[in-house]
Amino acid sequence: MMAFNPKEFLEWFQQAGGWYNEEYLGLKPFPGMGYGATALQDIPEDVPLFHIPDSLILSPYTSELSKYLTAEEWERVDRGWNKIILVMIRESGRGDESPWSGYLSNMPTEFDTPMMWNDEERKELIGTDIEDRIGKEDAEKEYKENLLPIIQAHPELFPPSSPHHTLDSFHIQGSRILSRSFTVPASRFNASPKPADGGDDESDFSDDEDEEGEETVVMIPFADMLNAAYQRDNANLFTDEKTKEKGGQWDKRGFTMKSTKPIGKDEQIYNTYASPPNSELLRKYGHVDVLSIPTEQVELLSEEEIGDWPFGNPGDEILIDGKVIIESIEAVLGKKRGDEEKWQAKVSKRVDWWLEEGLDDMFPLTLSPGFDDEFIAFIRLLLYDSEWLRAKKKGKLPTTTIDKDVASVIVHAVQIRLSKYTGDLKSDLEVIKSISADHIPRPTTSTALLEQSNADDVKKVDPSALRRCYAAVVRLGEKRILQVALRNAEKYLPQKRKAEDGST
Ligand SMILES: C[S@@+](CC[C@H](N)C(=O)[O-])C[C@H]1O[C@@H](n2cnc3c(N)ncnc32)[C@H](O)[C@@H]1O
Repeated sequence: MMAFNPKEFLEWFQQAGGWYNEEYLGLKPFPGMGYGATALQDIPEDVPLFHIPDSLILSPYTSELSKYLTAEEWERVDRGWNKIILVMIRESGRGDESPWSGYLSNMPTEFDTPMMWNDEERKELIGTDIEDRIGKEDAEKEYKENLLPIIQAHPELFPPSSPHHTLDSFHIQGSRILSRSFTVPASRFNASPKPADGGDDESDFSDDEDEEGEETVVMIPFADMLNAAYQRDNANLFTDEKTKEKGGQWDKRGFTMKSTKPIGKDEQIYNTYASPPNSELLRKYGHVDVLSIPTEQVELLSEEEIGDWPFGNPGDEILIDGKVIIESIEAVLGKKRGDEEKWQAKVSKRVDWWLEEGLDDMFPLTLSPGFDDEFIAFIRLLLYDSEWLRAKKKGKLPTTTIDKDVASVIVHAVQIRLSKYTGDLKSDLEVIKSISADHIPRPTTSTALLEQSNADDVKKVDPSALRRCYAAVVRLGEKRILQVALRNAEKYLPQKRKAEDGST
């Protein structure tokens, strides 16, 4: 994991045409985070920190690989991330001859993303939003069916003895892309129009969207050296900044990382990964955010749910699948047992309408006292014929009133999700507390201490124990949200109301 050599990387970066602000920015290890950027002195807002010219971006457009393949072969890898993976495999295999040698040789080869977990470790994710989203089998199928035939057909490009195109290397490149890539408009590489990169919608921490909509996944050296944490970002990547007058030293088209807030000396320089929930952080980046939960969220939790550990990701969420809602409605109304075919047809029609309206059928629950309007509207659309007729006739979404039937559906859906986990909330807390605080950057250490401590001093933790702990943090966050949702929904049930009113 720590194969990174900052001196070597920075020398390569400068020689290859990159620029960075040596006065302001250094690279160093941070406990539990790998390497990251640090402020060498106070940095004002809006200062360029480094600049990457387009030519230094590693992509299917900047690498020459396509020149050596036939049009049919290049077309064959035009699916998902295949092109960029093949390019990374090829450029890694070229060693010092590759223009990206100092970049690729300094990239991580070990990851804590679930894609790299063994079967036992993956069991820890049962019940969570990640469980069905790892995609390892699909990725391996892609490798065998579409990449390997091209690799084998070109021993001059991919020598059979090279270690860079094995299945393991394929996974390493995939994990690098998952945790470090950016999505940029394909048009900046003068790409001729063609279908979008396809399939995988991994939008990452890029802040840019092409008006035409065609985007491409690329690797941007240096920009991927910044860590991120929930709402701690103090820098961001900008496109084509002409800021020579503000201290930049470049004149080429490219990407510029700039401070977006004043940053104190010795503080870590953070980019944003768009503040995803812990399940998504773990799936893509192999870590979780563990911060103090704001008071208004803590107040929603019972003592048992806090468990003396008021930490987590304040931006956590859990997605309730529309299919779980349908299952809950069937259970609450007992419809399916009545006339199954008619019921199925009715539900399909309504769900199709919902999707055709461009609405999503995955509904986020968060650690908050209410529910999303669309979540309630979806339930009402399926529950009530009157809502469906109105929606169909007037094109209007159902109302968002929570009555006892809607509440019963929510309660049932939440119970379905809760029943999928293998352990309870208490056991999650025990796992989390068994790991030393040094390994999960926690807010119990003051920020200054955390930034200044030396990662080399941190004793190595068993990677499997760390993964178990990360999974427990995800489970705990999800279960807390589900428990709060359960209490919120139960308030609308008559027996609950009576109990709260004190009536018999
Ligand atoms: C874009 S890279 C950042 C550079 C990376 N730390 C390195 O050493 O190369 C993203 C990776 O950094 C680590 N990382 C970033 N932010 C983190 C955080 N808040 N806590 C723990 N690890 C973090 C994760 O391993 C993640 O996959």
